[in-house]
Amino acid sequence: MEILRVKGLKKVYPMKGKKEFVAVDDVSFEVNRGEVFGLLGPNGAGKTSTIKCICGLLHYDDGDVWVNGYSMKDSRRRGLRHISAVLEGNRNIYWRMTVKENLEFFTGINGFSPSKSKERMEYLLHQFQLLEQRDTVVNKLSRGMKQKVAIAISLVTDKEIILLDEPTLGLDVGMSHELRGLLKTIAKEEGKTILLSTHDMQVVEETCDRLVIINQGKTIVHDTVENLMRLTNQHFYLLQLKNQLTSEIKQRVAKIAKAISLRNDTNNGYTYLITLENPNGLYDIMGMLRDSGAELRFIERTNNRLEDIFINLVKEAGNHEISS
Ligand SMILES: Nc1ncnc2c1ncn2[C@@H]1O[C@H](COP(=O)(O)OP(=O)(O)OP(=O)(O)O)[C@@H](O)[C@H]1O
Repeated sequence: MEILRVKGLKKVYPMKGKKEFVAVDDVSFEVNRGEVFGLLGPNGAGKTSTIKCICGLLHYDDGDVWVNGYSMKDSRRRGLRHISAVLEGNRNIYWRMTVKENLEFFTGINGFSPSKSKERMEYLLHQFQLLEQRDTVVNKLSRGMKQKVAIAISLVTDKEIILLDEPTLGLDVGMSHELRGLLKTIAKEEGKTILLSTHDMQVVEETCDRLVIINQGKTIVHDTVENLMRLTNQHFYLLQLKNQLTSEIKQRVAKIAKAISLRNDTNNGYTYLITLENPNGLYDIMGMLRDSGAELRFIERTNNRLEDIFINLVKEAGNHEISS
């Protein structure tokens, strides 16, 4: 059942002495209760602007947002009662207070009774593995820990919808893994609805049920993650060559392949990711490489990766600046 609806959202930034800038242009999607929904897009696509419009930090110029049925145009305060947001910079935390003081403060101002408040706080400290840090001043915590505290605080308010702008940005592999697990738990065990923006495809693959991809303010995909992985008719191959491909050969490969990009270069050679719509094109590419004298070391088929699908979709939508 739908809990959040965004319809025809438009956000325009006035530009001094220049033409106004349309950052969000007719974006529509709806999020169901209890689902984790991804908002994806390359840099500058309009993700943060969309989130800020939803949580009432920015006024929008057209369209509307409904939260639990309340139009944010007509019943903003009622809508806001159901939303909690963690934006870049974690401005929802008091940096000079300890983790426990922060949690106590926010449970207190949200009207929990002292016993309920204590119970909720203990649960969150335990769930977020913050028991050891409970008496540490937030300022002294690592970036990942601060992020966990910010998300824990967003939960003390017990609101149904949590908006997270880039929750894993800048976190190391371990902390990102831990946070992904937590997001799944929050949605499953607490029944929360999470809308998150991210560049991290692992977050999307592991946690999101559905997603929208926006590019230059416009929606280019609105689907389930599963469908996107399954229906995208693309085949991915890794080709390792002894030497780097010349731009001439790359151009010739690009006439057969949907995309070609250098994945990595190591002492062993240069590994390229090639995306094909018709797998038979691989033989033409191999023939072409052989004729040009390129030394092919191995070929390996790789699984559809959301990251490659995302990059290709955004390129197809006309944004050629994005790269892997
Ligand atoms: N206050 C503002 N005034 C003018 N332009 C703005 C303002 N805030 C954002 N923009 C522009 O709007 C566009 C969308 O920005 P937004 O931050 O929403 O994108 P994003 O998808 O979150 O990007 P990123 O992934 O880089 O954080 C960008 O081109 C940005 O420069």
